[in-house]
Amino acid sequence: MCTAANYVAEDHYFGRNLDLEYSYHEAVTVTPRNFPFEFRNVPAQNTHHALIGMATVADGYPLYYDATNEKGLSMAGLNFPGNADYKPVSEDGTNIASFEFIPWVLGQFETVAEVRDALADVRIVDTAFSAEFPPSPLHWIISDRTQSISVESVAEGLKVHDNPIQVLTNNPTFDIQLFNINNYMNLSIDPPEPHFSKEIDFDVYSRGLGAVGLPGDLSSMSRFVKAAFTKVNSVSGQSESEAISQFFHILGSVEQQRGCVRLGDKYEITIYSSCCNTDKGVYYYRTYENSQITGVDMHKEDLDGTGLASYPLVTEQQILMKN
Ligand SMILES: C[C@H](CCC(=O)NCCS(=O)(=O)O)[C@H]1CC[C@H]2[C@@H]3CC[C@@H]4C[C@H](O)CC[C@]4(C)[C@H]3C[C@H](O)[C@]12C
Repeated sequence: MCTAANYVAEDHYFGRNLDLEYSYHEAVTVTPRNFPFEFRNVPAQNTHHALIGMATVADGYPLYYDATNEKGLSMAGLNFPGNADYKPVSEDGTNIASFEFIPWVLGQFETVAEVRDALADVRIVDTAFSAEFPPSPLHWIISDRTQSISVESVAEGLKVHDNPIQVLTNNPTFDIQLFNINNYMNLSIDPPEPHFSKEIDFDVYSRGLGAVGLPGDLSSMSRFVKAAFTKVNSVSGQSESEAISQFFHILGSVEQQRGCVRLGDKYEITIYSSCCNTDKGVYYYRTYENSQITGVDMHKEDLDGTGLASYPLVTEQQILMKN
């Protein structure tokens, strides 16, 4: 399970939790403008926007989980098991393999509006990257500073949904996630008014009673509601420090603590939480055991180069001892 969100303070931020019981050796990876992006069924992009994000690099190719380009357009792939339906390659249209979708979009576009137009012709195809990396069932959130869309390749075809909440989790399909929010319209950040009955004396005995009923479990539908409530009501200062702190707290509201979700002999955990300042091209992250924020600045790399720059995650706790 995962959760992704888009957030605007002075700058624009985009990030996600990656929740899983194992790791694919992901690393913060910068793809410079002249790294040749080859695609299986469409022409290569030999020169393109530079990207920064989290990726597994396999055979020299960055398999991005989430990324931002130098124009601030951002995108994340989240698990969508049972619903993702990739198509066979066909003669017509633009055939993009699921693992190519992030590079193909972020390599060439600057805004969500441009992506939406281009998607009219796109088919997400079932081509595997390799025998070791078969297609993963994913859906995607694509965001710029002003809006987000969710993209789902399902049995009926490619669905592009406006995402006014600017949050994505996992199953079920996005239309159902959005509809489910209706059940929570009475939740409030303010103290509740008694509507239950005039016969009963109610006592507002605690702060936060306005949001009683907000789900706290770790299922994907519950995380969608929890993250939505937290994000849309979020208030932060405008500084970088205040904004990224707030963003990590939004993601923290839906993080997975080891022990609460059992998967055979393992437990699901939030492997990393990321927060990219998309205006500055700085990718910040924390890991399950490292609460310190680590950053990688794409503009410190040679963005006119041809080679990937990859920074393995700092996963050990960094403790500042004071005596
Ligand atoms: C598993 C993760 C989602 C986390 C999640 O939701 N976990 C709940 C599992 S459960 O549903 O609860 O059981 C997703 C998110 C992004 C994915 C990578 C995208 C690039 C690449 C695409 C290739 O085609 C296959 C390998 C590849 C490295 C992918 C591996 C894996 O699929 C990643 C990490």
